[in-house]
Amino acid sequence: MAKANTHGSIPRIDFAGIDPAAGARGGSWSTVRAAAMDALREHGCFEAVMDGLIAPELSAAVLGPGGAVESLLSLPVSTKARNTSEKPYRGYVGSIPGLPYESLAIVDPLSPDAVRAFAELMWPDTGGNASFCASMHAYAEKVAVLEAVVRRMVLESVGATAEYIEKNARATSFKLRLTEYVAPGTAYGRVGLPAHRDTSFLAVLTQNDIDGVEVECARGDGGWARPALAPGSFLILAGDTFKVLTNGQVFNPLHRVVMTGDKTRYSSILFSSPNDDVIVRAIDEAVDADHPAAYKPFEYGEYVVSCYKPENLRHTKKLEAFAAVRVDG
Ligand SMILES: O=C(O)CCC(=O)C(=O)O
Ligand SMILES: [Fe+2]
Repeated sequence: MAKANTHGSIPRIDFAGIDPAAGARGGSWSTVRAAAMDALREHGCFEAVMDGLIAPELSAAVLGPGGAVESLLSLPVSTKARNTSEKPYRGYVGSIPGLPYESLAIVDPLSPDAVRAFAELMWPDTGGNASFCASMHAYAEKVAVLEAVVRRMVLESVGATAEYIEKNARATSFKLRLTEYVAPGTAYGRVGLPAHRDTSFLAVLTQNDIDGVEVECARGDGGWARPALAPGSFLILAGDTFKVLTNGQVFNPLHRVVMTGDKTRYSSILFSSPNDDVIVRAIDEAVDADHPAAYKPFEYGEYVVSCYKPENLRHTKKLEAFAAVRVDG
């Protein structure tokens, strides 16, 4: 049973007026950047409102009743299990005793070919599923716009050069995780996904109209928040590697899913991460005599492999255990 101390709250930040193409030349960029960075320092997460980023029809086609995510998760387990990867957590996860969680991953969802290859595995008889591909790819592209804005804002805030930001963009990979949480049919909370921190840079989460995700606020001191994600809004969560890049300025919050009620929850999360061969280290501008590097450099792919070893899976301070120079949370 999950603890019921969901009294925390996280900021809601309006991205109205942000022009991704204009960046810092645009009107409200520096104000929104400051708010986003404050939230990521304090909580490692926030709710972003970006009305108009995703048309309501596209949202409905992806996460609405009978939409792309529901039709994918409704396939037989034997079909979904074809979504495999030699890397951990990049394929089908489900059928775990006691956990109402089932999930698939599209690696490289910004590539129409990758989405098509995924759909051909899932719907081989029809040569893929053209409407699934069209809506999933369009959706991933829109969510990626917001992800890129937030990533850029953070890197600018910690003093990264334009050259670094370019290089970071070229060495970033994406994964789209589509998940179903079966409703427990009771008012009592049932864990849908145990508390963990993400290994990624950022996660941008959307859902159908059922809440469930909970995040630990104020770097662990503020209880759990259970944000009610309004239409047009996104939960932004920072992961371990963003904490390393910013030398601890951005926090990597614990989060979990707790289900109640009798409606199935669907979520979509776009994760951004370094390419596997990238050496993750703090950017130079985030390190000085007063703020020595808190983590030893490591290869991202090796870190992920270590995180998903059975003995480490439930460890909630994986980054500290793997790479901390000094252990201070
Ligand atoms: O589906 C959700 O709401 C959260 C899932 C999550 O945290 C994850 O897949 O890392
Ligand atoms: Fe997560």
